[in-house]
Amino acid sequence: MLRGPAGAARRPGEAPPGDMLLAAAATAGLLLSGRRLRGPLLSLGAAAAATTVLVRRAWRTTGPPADVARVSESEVGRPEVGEPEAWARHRAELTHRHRGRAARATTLSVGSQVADTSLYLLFGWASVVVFRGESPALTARGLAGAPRQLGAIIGVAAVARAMAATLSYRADTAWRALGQDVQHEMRTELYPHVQRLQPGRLEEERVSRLAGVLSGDIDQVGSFVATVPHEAVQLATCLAMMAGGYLVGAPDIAWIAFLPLPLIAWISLRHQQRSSSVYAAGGEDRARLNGRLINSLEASATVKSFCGEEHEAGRVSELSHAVRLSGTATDRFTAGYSQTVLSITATSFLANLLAGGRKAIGGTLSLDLFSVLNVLPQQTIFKLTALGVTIDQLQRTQAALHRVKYLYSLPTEPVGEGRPLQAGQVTGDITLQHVTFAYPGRPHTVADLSMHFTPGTSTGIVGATGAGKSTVAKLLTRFYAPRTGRVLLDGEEVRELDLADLRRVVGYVSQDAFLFDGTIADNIRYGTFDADREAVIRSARLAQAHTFVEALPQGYETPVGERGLALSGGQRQRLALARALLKDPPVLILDEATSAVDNETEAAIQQALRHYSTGRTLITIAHRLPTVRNADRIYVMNEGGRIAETGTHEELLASEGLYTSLWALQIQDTPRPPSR
Ligand SMILES: Nc1ncnc2c1ncn2[C@@H]1O[C@H](COP(=O)(O)OP(=O)(O)OP(=O)(O)O)[C@@H](O)[C@H]1O
Repeated sequence: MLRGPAGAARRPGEAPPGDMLLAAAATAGLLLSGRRLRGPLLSLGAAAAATTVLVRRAWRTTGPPADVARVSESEVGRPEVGEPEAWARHRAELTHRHRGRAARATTLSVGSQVADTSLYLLFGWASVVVFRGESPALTARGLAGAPRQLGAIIGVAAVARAMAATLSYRADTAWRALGQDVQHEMRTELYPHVQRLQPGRLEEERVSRLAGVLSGDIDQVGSFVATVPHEAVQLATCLAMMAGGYLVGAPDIAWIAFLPLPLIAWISLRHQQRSSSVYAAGGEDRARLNGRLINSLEASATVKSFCGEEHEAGRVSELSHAVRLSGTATDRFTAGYSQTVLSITATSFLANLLAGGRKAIGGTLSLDLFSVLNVLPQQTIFKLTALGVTIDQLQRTQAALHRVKYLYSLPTEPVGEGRPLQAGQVTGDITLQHVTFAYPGRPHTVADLSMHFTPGTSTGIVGATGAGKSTVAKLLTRFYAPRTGRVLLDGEEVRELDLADLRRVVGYVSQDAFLFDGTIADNIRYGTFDADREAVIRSARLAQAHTFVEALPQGYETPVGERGLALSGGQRQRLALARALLKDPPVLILDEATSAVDNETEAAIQQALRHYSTGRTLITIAHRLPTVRNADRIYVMNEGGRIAETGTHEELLASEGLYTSLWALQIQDTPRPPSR
C-alpha cells in the first residue's frame, strides 16, 4: 500500500499524485535543458519543492482552524459523511453550469496580472532611460534619443495601466459575481431540502446550527469562490513571469530571486496558524462580552428590581478589559508580521540589486534587463504573503462544505408520493388502531393506543401533562410515524397518502402560536396566500380577534414584531386560530389553542367554532376541562399514553373516575382575568 501526500492510503495502480507528475516533468526538463539552464532550473525546482513541502506540512499538521474544527466535529457530529446523492447532483450541476464562466474569469485574472506586472517593468525601464540617457534595446529598434524613448515607455505604461484597471475590474467582478451566484444557488437548493427534513431530525438539529450552515457556511463558500481562485491565479501568473524572466534573462542570479519564496511561504503559513488561535481567543472574548451585554439588557427589569446595576457594570467592564487585552495582542502580532515580511522583501531586493548590479556593472547583464527583472520578485513575494490566508480559507471552505454535505445526508419527508387527496371528498373519519410510538432514545410515549374521531363531530382530548396528547396530533398530521399500529383517514392509512394533501386537509393549531415577522393580515393569510381581505376579517371574527385588531392604530396592517412579541399571548393565539380557520380544512386539531385566552373570550370562540365545525371533524386538546365540556366525546389520557376513560362530559362525571377528580380540582380554580 502506498501513502498519498496527506497520509491517505493509495492503492497500487491508482493514478500518481500531481507532485509526482511534476517531478517527472521537471526531471525531463532538466535532462533536456542545456548546461546553461540546468543550474537555474535546479534552483527553481528546489524553491518549488521546498514551498510545496511547507504548504503540505502546514496543511497536514494544522487541520482546519480551531474554531472551524470545533464546530465541524462536535456540533455537526460525524466528521465522515458519505456523498449524499442530492449533494453530488447539485455539486455536479453547479460545476457544469459555471465551468465556462470560471474559465473566462481565469483568463481575465491572468491578463490583469500580466498587465499589472508589465506596468512595473516599464517603470523600471523608464528609470534606466532617465539615468542612463537612453536604452540600447530601444535604440537598436530604431527609437533613438532619451526623450522619445521615455515618451514611448510612458505611453505604453499608460496603456498597460488602463488594461490592468479594466482587466482587474472585470476579473474581480467576474469572480465575485460567480461567488454570489454559487452562494445563492447553494442556499436556494439547500433551504427547501432543510424544510423537507423529517420533523424528528429537524428537532434534533439545533436551529442556530441549521441557520449557521444556511447563512455563514454558504457565505464562506461564496466568498471563497469570489476571492481565492483570483488570487491563486494571479500568484501563479507572477511566479510564471518571474521564473520565465530569470531563466531567460539572468539564469545566473535566478537562485537569488527564488531563494526567499519558500521562506515567505513558511512565514505566511506560520503567521496564519498562530494568528488563527490569537484571533479565536479575541473572538471568544468579544462573544462573551456580547453575550453579557445582551443578557444584561434583556434582563433589565430583573437587574433594576434587584438593584444589580453596579454588579452588571462591573462584569461588563471586566469583559471589556479582556477584549482590550486580546485586541492589543492581535494588533502587535499583525504589525510584527508586516514588518517581518517587509524586511524579507527588502533583503531580497537588496540581494538582487547587489548580484544583478555587479553583473550589470561588469557588462554581463544588460542594464535594461536588470532594471526590469528586479521588479519581478517584489511582486511575487507580495502575492505570496497571502498564501497563509488562502490556505486558511481553503480549510474553512472544506469544513463549510462538510457541513452542507451533512445536511444533505439527513432524511427528508417524501414529496409528491402517495395517493392524492381532494379536500372536498374528505369526510374526516379518523382512527388510531393499536398505535405505539416512542421518540428516539425515549420510552414509549403512547402504547397500544386506539381512538376514533367520527366525522362531523367534536372530540376533546384531556389528561396529565406529558401524557402524549400533542403526540397524537403529530401522528395524525404525520409529523411522526407510529412504530406499530395504524393511523387511518377515511379508511386509508395516512402514510399511504400524499403528505402535502394530508396537511392541506388537516388544520393544526399548535401549542406555541407562532407568528411570522410581518403584519397581522400577513399572518392570518399564511398558508391561504390568495385569501381576500373579507375572508381574512371573517376568520378573525370567528377567532374573536377582529375587535382587538380593529382597536390597533394600524388595524390589520399592524406589524406583529419578531415572533409576534408585540402582541399578548392571548392575541397571538387568536391570530393563529384565525389562520387555521381561514384554511377551511375538513379536519381541525386545536392543541391548547386557547390556553392563554380569558374564559369569556374562550366561551365566545367555542360558540363560533360550534357553527364553524358543522360537517367537520374537530379535535380539541386541552388542560382546561371547560374547553372540552361540550365535545361530543372526550378521551382522558393517563401518563402511560393510554386511554383512561372516554365518554361525554356528563358520562365521565357520572363514572367518577380520573375526569371527575380533575374537574373537581379545576372548578375550584379562580377564573382568570380577561386577556387583552
Ligand atoms: N420531540 C420530542 N423528543 C423527545 N421526546 C418528546 C418530544 N416531544 C415530546 N416528547 C415527550 O413525549 C411525552 C409526551 O409529550 P406530549 O407533548 O405529547 O405530551 P402532552 O400530553 O401534549 O403534554 P402537555 O399537556 O404538557 O402539552 C413527554 O414525556 C415529552 O417529554
